[in-house]
Amino acid sequence: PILLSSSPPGSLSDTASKATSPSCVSLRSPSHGEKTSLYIFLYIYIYINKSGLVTFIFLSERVKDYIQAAKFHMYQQSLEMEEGLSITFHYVDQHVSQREIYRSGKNTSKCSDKEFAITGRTQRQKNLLHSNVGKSVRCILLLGNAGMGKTTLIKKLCLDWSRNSLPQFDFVFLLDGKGLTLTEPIYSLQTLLFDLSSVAPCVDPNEVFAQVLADPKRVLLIFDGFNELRDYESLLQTQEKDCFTLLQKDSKTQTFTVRQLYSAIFQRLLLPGCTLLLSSRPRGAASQLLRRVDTLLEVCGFTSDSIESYIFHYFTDPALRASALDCLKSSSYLYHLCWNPGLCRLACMVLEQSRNSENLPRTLTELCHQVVSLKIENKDLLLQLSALAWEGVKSNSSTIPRDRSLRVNPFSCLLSLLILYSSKVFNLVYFLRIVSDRSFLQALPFQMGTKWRRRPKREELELTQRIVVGLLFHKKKKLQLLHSHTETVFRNTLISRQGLVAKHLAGLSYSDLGSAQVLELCHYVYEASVSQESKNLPESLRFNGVPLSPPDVFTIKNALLTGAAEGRSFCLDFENTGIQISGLRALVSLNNINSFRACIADVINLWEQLEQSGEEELLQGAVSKFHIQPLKATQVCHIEHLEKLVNIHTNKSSRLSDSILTDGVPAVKDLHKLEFDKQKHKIFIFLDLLDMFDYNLLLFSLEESKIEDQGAEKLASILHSLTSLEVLNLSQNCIGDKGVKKLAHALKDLPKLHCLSLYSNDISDEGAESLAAVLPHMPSLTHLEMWNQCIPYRVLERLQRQDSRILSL
Ligand SMILES: Nc1ncnc2c1ncn2[C@@H]1O[C@H](COP(=O)(O)OP(=O)(O)OP(=O)(O)O)[C@@H](O)[C@H]1O
Repeated sequence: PILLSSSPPGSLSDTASKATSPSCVSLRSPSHGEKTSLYIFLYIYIYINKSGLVTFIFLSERVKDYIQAAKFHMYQQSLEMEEGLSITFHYVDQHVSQREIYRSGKNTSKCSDKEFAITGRTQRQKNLLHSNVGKSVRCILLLGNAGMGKTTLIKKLCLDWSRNSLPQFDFVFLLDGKGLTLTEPIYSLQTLLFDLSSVAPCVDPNEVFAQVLADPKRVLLIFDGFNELRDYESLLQTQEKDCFTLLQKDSKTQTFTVRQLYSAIFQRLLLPGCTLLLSSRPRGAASQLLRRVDTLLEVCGFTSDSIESYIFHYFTDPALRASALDCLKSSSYLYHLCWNPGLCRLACMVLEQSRNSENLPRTLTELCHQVVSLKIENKDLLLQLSALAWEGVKSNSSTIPRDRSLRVNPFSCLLSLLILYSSKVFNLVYFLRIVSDRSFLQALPFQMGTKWRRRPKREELELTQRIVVGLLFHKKKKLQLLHSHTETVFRNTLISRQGLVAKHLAGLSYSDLGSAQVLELCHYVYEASVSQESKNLPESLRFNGVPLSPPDVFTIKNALLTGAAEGRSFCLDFENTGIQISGLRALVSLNNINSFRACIADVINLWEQLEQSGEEELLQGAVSKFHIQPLKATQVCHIEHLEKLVNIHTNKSSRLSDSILTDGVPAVKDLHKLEFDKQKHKIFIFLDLLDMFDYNLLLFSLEESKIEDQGAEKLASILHSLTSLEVLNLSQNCIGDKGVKKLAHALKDLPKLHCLSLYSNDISDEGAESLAAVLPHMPSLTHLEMWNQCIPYRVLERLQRQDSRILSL
């Protein structure tokens, strides 16, 4: 009933995600008449119901009464977004988009973070949702960085269920990912659901539980916050045999740990057929969960409309509202930070106090600092919180321990802030006051000799480091609250640590930094507001595969402007970053950009916007500086985008004025290397496109795309136009003798071809002979790879003796 396609992760660019993902819709409650993507996924069962797959089970009056009580309880629990903010009044719709899950080879347990942050290098398999409809496994993973609104979205969902908006579920159980910290083996599935989840107290849990077991398809189980956990592998591995048998035999025995129960639920031993919704931050744990997940969603953050809407509801006084919005808009970085709803909330707290845009925070550090200063005046408490927060960062947890003697209750309104960003300030406070120079240095980013390059850094740690650097260079006067030293000791500590940081950053070797680290560095430099020269910044700034948020784009721009002031210019790569078109425009419009690459569809979109607004000079620059060489098309959408670009180049379809395109699109003319692999869809469109590259193409690679004989014949018919071709790779394509014979005939028309690969096709001795027969007509060829199981070894050996350019396995 619902056809879903998805945009590739990371290349979740504006256009790509909108064009390919009908699921990218506004997240309103269904009662508003529009279904959200999350709702769309959850509604699939309704469609299945209609086709009669679900048998109806009648509920007893007592169970019905319980469901009503549970809904009422859930309603009350979900009303408050956080202390003082009601969900019915302050909630703002957020976009949620679907991302694609890539699986690496057969061993999907090896899923790494890179696989949904896209690298395009690993073997992948498309995993469209519609292929899963009807299967018993239904598991949705909701991703979003800290503060992006996952918990809030889940609350909204629970609220909607309590108002009967999700009629396909009789039961919704909300469990906390942090429940895994409970290690005693004293739970059963029943106690997990009725004691540990947020449901109403149940008078007769046995009867209700029996109903839950009888029809798990009508159960939605939500696990919020899988950020804190380690050892996911054991959670997802098969249970020990004894435990397995016991769990299946009697799910009421109270001898299991929470981990065992969660594990059995994920592995569908318990409540098979129920719908699972998990939420997690993208870095770390989420990648390991991918193996059990069939749908991956991501909260997209606030747009400028959502920010306005948030302000509108936050400030009820119209005058205050208008001035808050004006102040926010005039404070560029703060405005960009509001893309994150949690930070938007912090910004509003500050805006409430400050009517003057001069005093508004200019950096993330200043924002967090101002919030802390507003909320905590007691230095002792601050110190205790700092120590706790730092402990949390070290132990990979952002939760404030519950059993602490520390009285945090009066500050419960601050807990959510602590768990979000302000905790980073507390960490720093701890740093400023206690930690030795050595530990301080160890906490700085980019420690040489560690594995930081390979592993994506935890968001928690990265933000801590960012703010550690930021606060050190913060205005000294403003740090009064954060220290208890004498003035002299404080000043000396500060100066010495500023020196350590500056030396550390200046000593970094940029060639050792990956794309994510270069971005981190841009943030450090911005937060610290140190006049870090850009001399170390590489001329070619590649962010490929690193998701770029609006605040990221802002700091990159800041770094590029510093470079401009020093007369430096840069080449930029924003492919697979999800950069917004407005961000792309802001960056490529700078004077010191030599060239750039980004999602083709986004760039075309940008061109059209510039054309419409009559910004001819900018358009000219955006057309001439754009390049796509070399192009590796790894997804169907890449081909569609390329087709669009080639059509503009050949003037077949374009809304751009002719004056801009008199010589076609330079990016197409300069494309010499084209690779396309592991996608058999759209292959013929792709081959048609080849015709238009005339004499420019030097390398053409079409691997593992199942083009078969038909594709080979098509290719053979256009090879004559690729007269510059030097390398042709057609390996692993199921081409048989018929196809290879046609190819062999056409290969003679490629005077410059020196490398031809046809290995692992279905060529037998007959096809091999025909290839060998054309070799004398191909003097430029130096290598031919054609081995496969169908060619008898003795035949291959004989052909190799005849012509040494035929390589052996
Ligand atoms: N859609 C929204 N409308 C209004 N405010 C929101 C929305 N989403 C989030 N917020 C605000 O941002 C704060 C943080 O959101 P939330 O706790 O849901 O983030 P999260 O993604 O679950 O973060 P974490 O990963 O740290 O748990 C909320 O307390 C709320 O004030």
